[in-house]
Amino acid sequence: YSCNILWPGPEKIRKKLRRQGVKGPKPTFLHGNTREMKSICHELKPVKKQDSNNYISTLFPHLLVWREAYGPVFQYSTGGREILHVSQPDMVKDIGHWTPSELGKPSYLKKSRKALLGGGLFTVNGDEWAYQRKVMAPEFFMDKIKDMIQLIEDATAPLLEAWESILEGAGGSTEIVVDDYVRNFSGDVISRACFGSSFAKGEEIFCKLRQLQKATAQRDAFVGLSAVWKHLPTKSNRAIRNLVEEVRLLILELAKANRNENGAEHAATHNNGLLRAIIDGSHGPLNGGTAEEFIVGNCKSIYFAGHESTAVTAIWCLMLLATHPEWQDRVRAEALEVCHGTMTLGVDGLHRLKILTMVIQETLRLYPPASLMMREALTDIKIGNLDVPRGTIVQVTRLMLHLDKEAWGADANEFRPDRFANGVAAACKPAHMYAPFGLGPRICIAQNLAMAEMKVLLARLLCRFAFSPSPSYRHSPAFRLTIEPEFGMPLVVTRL
Ligand code: HEM
Repeated sequence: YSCNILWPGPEKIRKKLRRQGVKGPKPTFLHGNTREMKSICHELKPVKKQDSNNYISTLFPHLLVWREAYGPVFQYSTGGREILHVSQPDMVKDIGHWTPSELGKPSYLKKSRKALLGGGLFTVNGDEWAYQRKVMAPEFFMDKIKDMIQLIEDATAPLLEAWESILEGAGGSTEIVVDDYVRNFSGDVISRACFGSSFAKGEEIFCKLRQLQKATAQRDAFVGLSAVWKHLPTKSNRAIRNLVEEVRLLILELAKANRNENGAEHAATHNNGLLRAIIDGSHGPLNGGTAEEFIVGNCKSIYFAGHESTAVTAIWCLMLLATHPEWQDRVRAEALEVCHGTMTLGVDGLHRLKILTMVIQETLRLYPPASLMMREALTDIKIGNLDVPRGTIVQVTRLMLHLDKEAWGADANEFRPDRFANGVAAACKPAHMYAPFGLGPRICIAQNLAMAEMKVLLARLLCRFAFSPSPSYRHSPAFRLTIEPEFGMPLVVTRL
């Protein structure tokens, strides 16, 4: 079995693809093309330009080199895994048409990210995915988001107060490294909006998950994806196991707080609809898992997915506004008009923030937090005219779609929010070349919440502060599950 997964199995896939004209670098036994990948990354030691929005060559140079050599559809191997890289628009569209039973999340993802995401919606496939999605999706419909706006407004208060107080002591203007403030805000929103008034508990879970993310990222960087190493009782593995256990207990405590003394569940707090839906859902068909695993896995997925992507997008957005003062002025003028005299923006207020919406859409185009889309063919499928055998990992680099000059025009690398003035369909052709929230059935479950959160935060910030670039900022987008500023985001913040 081991031999089969290392060579004959992958070779069968490679052969099938090769016969249909899909080329790629020649793999070696055990390593596939990983050595070549490393040497390309090393040789092409990227030149990090201060003003460059096109950083594909920094993050994924091997993909650019192979695309150049073998065309928009090519194959490569990472040892036991055969990857089909696709960037042709019609094929990308086809990928979105397959169901999660046919083209699902890769099984290795479920194993490698288990500590962080549990067996939640993010990693499951087939009926398990359909059931979990049915349980959670209604909690993110627009009528539910409407009720969350006040909570989002409340979550901005600590950040605004902290910055006011820093600026008070600094004569009205100083450098602030914004990352942690924005991350705390987005974590706070998830705690309040999805898990009710148990804010203190939510905050604790969120901090532990952050530690877990760092610990697993560090370990993976050190040992790669070697399964054996992860099971050895090393110091870092023990720390990860302890954190996993602590998070599990905290989430179960949170769930327990939602039950009354008779054992029947009730809404002990307001705005805990998602947590209640997950607890109720744990009584349904669980595909061999336990109710506890269902609750813990899905809460973990939401905590993680919920804070990181939204926070990094807001951070990049502040950087782009600081470096494009003309857009900052336009967004501020609109925000001052819409926010004037309002304590809560409401759905109508959010809808009126049209220039801000364009700026966020452009930020998501240039800095899509989830920049790689990975799928596994769970059965033999067809993508375009290509027969893709079961077991193939299909990869789409979102960043390549978003910077494709044929789809977006010659200025694809530039920050030009007005390209979205008439909607996404007019901004690029074909429209599915813009997919910051994903494509097809697995599209982000919470895009309404994410957009509401970013609009409220940015509108409130721009009404009070002006932002300009800090001389200590080093532009270096880094890939750590999401794309984030490698050295943080210092900005010069001035009270208006
Ligand atoms: C700017 C913010 C966000 C961006 C850009 C974003 C992007 C995405 C993308 C691209 C996917 C699809 C992943 C794939 O195809 O493999 C996804 C899925 C998902 N997102 Fe988001 N997301 C954001 C915010 C959020 C928030 C706030 C939450 C939760 C509160 C959330 C929860 C999820 C979940 C649970 C899934 C899995 C859906 C499924 O597989 O059916 N996301 N997101």
